[in-house]
Amino acid sequence: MAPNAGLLSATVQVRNLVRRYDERAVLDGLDLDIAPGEFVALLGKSGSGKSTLLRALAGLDHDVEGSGELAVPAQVSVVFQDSRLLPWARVLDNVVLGIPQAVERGRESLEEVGLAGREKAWPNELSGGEQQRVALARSLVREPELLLADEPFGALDALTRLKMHVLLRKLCAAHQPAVLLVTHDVDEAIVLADRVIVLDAGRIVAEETITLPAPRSAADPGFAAVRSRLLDALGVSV
Ligand SMILES: Nc1ncnc2c1ncn2[C@@H]1O[C@H](COP(=O)(O)OP(=O)(O)OP(=O)(O)O)[C@@H](O)[C@H]1O
Repeated sequence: MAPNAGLLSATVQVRNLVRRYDERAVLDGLDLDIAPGEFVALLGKSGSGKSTLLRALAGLDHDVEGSGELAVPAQVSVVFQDSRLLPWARVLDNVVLGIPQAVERGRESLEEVGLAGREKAWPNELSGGEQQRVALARSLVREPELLLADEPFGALDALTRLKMHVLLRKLCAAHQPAVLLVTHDVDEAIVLADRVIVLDAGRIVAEETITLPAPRSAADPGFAAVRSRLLDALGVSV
């Protein structure tokens, strides 16, 4: 077997990643692997470097000083807290922006996210939750090997958020991208992820592999135990 054969099969490989703003290391020698199809949730206090890591993986930080090794696949999609839809383009045109040959797949993606029949709507005719569904369709129509999501449900009400959890689980089961989800919501991380990591001052300080059976319930004692350890790592005493 070739050396590092296991690592070479990872979808994401980060080694000793450093990112600095004004001399201050916001990511401070971070290592991370994400396996194909693995769903990793990233928790951390405000300012711990979560978005900085996501932007580095997305290749959106060319103007930022840093070092380290970073390997990501060619097909990466990113979903943000706001849907970032183009207001002057109809829903289907937003989904297939830049890939007009994918119109049929775009329609299928809209159907998958529960928006069949809304292809011709304008973004401002949709609710916040529906706009995030379009953003998910837009990311998945590109069949990414890696889906990066920065608090994608952070602006949604609690009920819509729960529905989006069910949807995201279904989409990930169907498309099997590796996922890195940044969230502030510990329960959301435990419900969705195969593995939860906690970032503090630019380093991973805790990691939990979630083996609870699906659908996961916060009422499960195992869930409460994981939550308690993660809150501890986040410096929150309950
Ligand atoms: N463009 C920038 N210029 C200078 N400092 C920055 C810049 N972007 C981020 N930072 C700093 O880097 C640190 C990490 O920011 P980052 O946005 O990655 O944190 P975060 O964990 O995502 O926080 P939050 O949960 O509040 O979104 C913060 O202290 C922030 O002020």
